[in-house]
Amino acid sequence: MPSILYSTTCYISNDFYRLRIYVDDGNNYSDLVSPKNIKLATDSLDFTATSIPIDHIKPSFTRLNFELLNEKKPNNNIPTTIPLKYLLNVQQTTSLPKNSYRNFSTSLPTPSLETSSRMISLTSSPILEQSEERSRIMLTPNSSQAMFKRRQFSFRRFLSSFSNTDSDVVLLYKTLIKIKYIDVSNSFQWNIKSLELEMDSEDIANELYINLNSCLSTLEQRPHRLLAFVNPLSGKGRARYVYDKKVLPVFQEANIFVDTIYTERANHAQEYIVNEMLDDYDGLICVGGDGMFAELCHGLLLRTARDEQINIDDPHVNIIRPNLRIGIIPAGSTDAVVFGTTGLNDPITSALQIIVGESLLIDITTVHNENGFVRFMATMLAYGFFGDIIYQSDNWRCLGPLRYDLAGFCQFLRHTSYHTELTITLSSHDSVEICHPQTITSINNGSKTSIVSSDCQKLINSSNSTLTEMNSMNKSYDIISKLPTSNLGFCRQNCETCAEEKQTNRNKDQLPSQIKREGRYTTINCLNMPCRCAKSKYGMSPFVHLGDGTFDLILVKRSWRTSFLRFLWQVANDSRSIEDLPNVERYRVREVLIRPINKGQRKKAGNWACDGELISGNEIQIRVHRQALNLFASGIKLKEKQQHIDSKSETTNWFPCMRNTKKKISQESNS
Ligand SMILES: Nc1ncnc2c1ncn2[C@@H]1O[C@H](COP(=O)(O)OP(=O)(O)OP(=O)(O)O)[C@@H](O)[C@H]1O
Repeated sequence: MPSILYSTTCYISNDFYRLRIYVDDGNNYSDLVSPKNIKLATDSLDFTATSIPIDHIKPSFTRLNFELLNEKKPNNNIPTTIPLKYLLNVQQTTSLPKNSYRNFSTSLPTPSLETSSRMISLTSSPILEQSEERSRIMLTPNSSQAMFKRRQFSFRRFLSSFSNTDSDVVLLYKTLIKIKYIDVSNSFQWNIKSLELEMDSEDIANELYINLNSCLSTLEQRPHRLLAFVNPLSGKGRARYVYDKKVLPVFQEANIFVDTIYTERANHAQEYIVNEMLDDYDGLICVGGDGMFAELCHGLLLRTARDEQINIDDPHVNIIRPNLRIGIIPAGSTDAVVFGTTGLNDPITSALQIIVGESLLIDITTVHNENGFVRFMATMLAYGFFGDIIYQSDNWRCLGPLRYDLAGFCQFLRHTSYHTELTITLSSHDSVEICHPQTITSINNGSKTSIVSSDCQKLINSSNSTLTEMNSMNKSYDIISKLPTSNLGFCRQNCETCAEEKQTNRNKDQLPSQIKREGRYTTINCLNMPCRCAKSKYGMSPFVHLGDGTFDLILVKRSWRTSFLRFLWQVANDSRSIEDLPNVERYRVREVLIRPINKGQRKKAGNWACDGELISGNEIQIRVHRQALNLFASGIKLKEKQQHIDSKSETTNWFPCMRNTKKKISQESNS
């Protein structure tokens, strides 16, 4: 049985409702709420108000419930339940009928707002004040006489709602509670909606207002003060517009204080984060694209490493997760991080997820070269084709985003490949779980780390790649886990794979399973995120998990141009079974050492790009750090049937938001 914390009646759009604040006690919560505080209204015309035991409220189980008391059809625009978590703000206002505004206004008292000491303080934003209807004023604790009349007529008003006839009551003051809440019924895109509750009296309105704000103050995961970095040049210069006009008003509505820094140069944000005091903030906001996010991510991780006196030049270093969370307001050209963490690049959805205090732990990889630390990687590291595109396009900056397409086309015509050796540390436990049972042959007395798939064995034999065991006990075992698509699931909200802490513990005594690969590769890519964007519906690696302590390694061997074109086509349209291409291998790994082999002076090595930035090095070591960064994001919410994709021939668009992506981006830029 749910525990009712507060119950009252109100009108919404002329219909009579009972509003209850209740705690869903499916989680043995009832014992926390003292019975004397729980009282349920029995008479629908009466109201029962009890004080909420504020110290006992468990926000995640607390909800607002609206029950229609008229014998009418329910209004679909009125939600039955609003979880407390999604309540944005509560305002108390008094409204006059428009016609009578002038007559009444002269007798109105000076606006003021009384708040309880235990409430969060509500300061109306200037923007809100401007947008309010002129006929609204803030309610004073001293009731006007009109309120008294209002109470007398409430019963008539109730009757009129049955008969649908207007009564003279509507000419009186309305005591309103305006609730703004977040509508998450569309699993991807979050929206702000509002409800106007017309209360029977000022006292009830006051009580509801105080109680709702008391409940709101229990939402501890919500940030109160944020520091935002806006790159005015991101995404054709639309970041400032997106932030000033769309996002800042939403933060103000949620009573979140935001300090803003408009960056003046590259690395401005990173330097600020590393050197300035951040103690006053609950989180950092990045308004821009992936490059801007990488700056914030670097700044925060470098600062934490410095504070903890960690030597990040050591390739075996374990980095420490910063205390602050980062929120991303997408305003860049690609926005792969936001696509990967929220499902779409909608600034309002991202802002709302920050306000609610959603939390998503993501893996970060460290990138070292022969001289020491190079970068942290959040999305993708590329060697060869994609690195060369970044290198080439850097010289064509004057062409804008078109430079990437042009550089890509030139690079495709060049069709370069690079002789490279890789030492790959596989995610051994994952490889066991992910491979098809019928294709797995255990060759080492059932040891979980000693498996080889027959398909993969063929692959080894037919290629010129070398497979070397790296067991310090000198036992011979071979492991290959070219990931088959079957049984793979998308990383999603509350992902079980990412939550499985035990996996690491269970394997901690086992030696990492390593393999060596050598050959000519057109491109080598390490992906920490799927890297979905407007140009790639599923991203290059749709099934990579954001926080499971692994990343995907995709090797594309030298092949005919047509085969490489097919790879590119699949990356753009449907990469879910990309490893089925004969020239593509995909591994789930924890660490990889990539060493280009330059035979002869003339042969030029390929270019490296990490999170869209060029990096240098003769050899690069990439190592994952599980859940090293906390983001303000919810993860991607998928419907039940979307969570496992079994059929490779499946053509359904599992990410409906992607259909609108291009349109959305172009709309954004137009505006
Ligand atoms: N004021 C500035 N002037 C010039 N460069 C800046 C400024 N502020 C930030 N930068 C740099 O601009 C680079 C690109 O910015 P950002 O990622 O926000 O936009 P984008 O390139 O349009 O988007 P995406 O990375 O998603 O394609 C970042 O690496 C950042 O270091």
